[in-house]
Amino acid sequence: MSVAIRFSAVKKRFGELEALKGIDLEVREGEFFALLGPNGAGKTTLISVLGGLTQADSGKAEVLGSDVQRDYRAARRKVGIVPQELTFDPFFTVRETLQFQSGYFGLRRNHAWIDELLEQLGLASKADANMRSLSGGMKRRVMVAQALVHKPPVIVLDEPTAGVDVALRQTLWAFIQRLNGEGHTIVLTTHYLEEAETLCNRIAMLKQGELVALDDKAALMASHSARVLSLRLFPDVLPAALQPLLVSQEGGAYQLKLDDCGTLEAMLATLREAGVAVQDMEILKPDLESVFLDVMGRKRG
Ligand SMILES: Nc1ncnc2c1ncn2[C@@H]1O[C@H](COP(=O)(O)OP(=O)(O)OP(=O)(O)O)[C@@H](O)[C@H]1O
Repeated sequence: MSVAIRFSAVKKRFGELEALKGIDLEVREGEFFALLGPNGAGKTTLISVLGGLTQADSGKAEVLGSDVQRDYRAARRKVGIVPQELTFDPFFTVRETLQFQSGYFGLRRNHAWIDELLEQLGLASKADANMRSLSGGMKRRVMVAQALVHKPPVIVLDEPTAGVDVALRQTLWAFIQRLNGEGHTIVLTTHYLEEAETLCNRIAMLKQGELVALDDKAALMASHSARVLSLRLFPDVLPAALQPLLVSQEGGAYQLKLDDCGTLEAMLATLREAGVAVQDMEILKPDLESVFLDVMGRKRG
């Protein structure tokens, strides 16, 4: 499978701060890829480098073989980026905004696709409304439509669902999944890890400007997170021998790391010997959030 996006040793500094410390990363054509990381990890900076909006200090970024610096126009045509920040001209209507963006790409007969975007993103009734009159969520929809106006083969969404309602999330993801099914490559950054877990096949995690994890979702989940055993005890005391396994304590329940089911028997025996009864027990399956916290070196809750 060919490469949709390639970052090679991309470095970027803002004064003293090393926002990107030499990122090597490839996204393959047709993937639904998640780029995750805590606030300030460098996700938006990396995406800005890809869009040619930020110039890397060294290294290079390519979209479908076009270098975003040397071959800016070709690269720009191949990628649609939905930015995190809402930027728009308040005097244009929604349709004018999309027509103007089409003109930027030299697309004159783009009406059918613009109508489809308006329809698919629930914007049809707002087509003639001025941008300034729209709610935040509606403006976000226009940002998505604007990025897709030239039907780019590679689509990058930087936190597209931050602060938007359930209806948009569902419409947006249904539409983006359809585009992915038709062969478009999708890269998504989000702090909603369950969205990434549901939608993406491969995941990269950034921390302080470095790539700290990169794998298929299933492999990442299998390698990084053990199952968790949630226990309610009477008396409410965790024996000292089990303290090293404690992951967190939430709402009167102890969450203990459970490597395999053999460990479970030993844990129950320890409780029995300490005279502590199990009032309730649940085995929690690993999720992307637990993997994320594990990779980032943090504990849940
Ligand atoms: N123009 C800039 N000038 C100075 N520092 C910047 C600039 N842009 C980004 N930074 C810094 O670079 C680091 C990476 O920021 P970036 O926005 O890429 O992170 P992020 O992973 O997208 O975070 P978030 O999840 O909050 O969007 C941060 O410490 C940020 O403060």
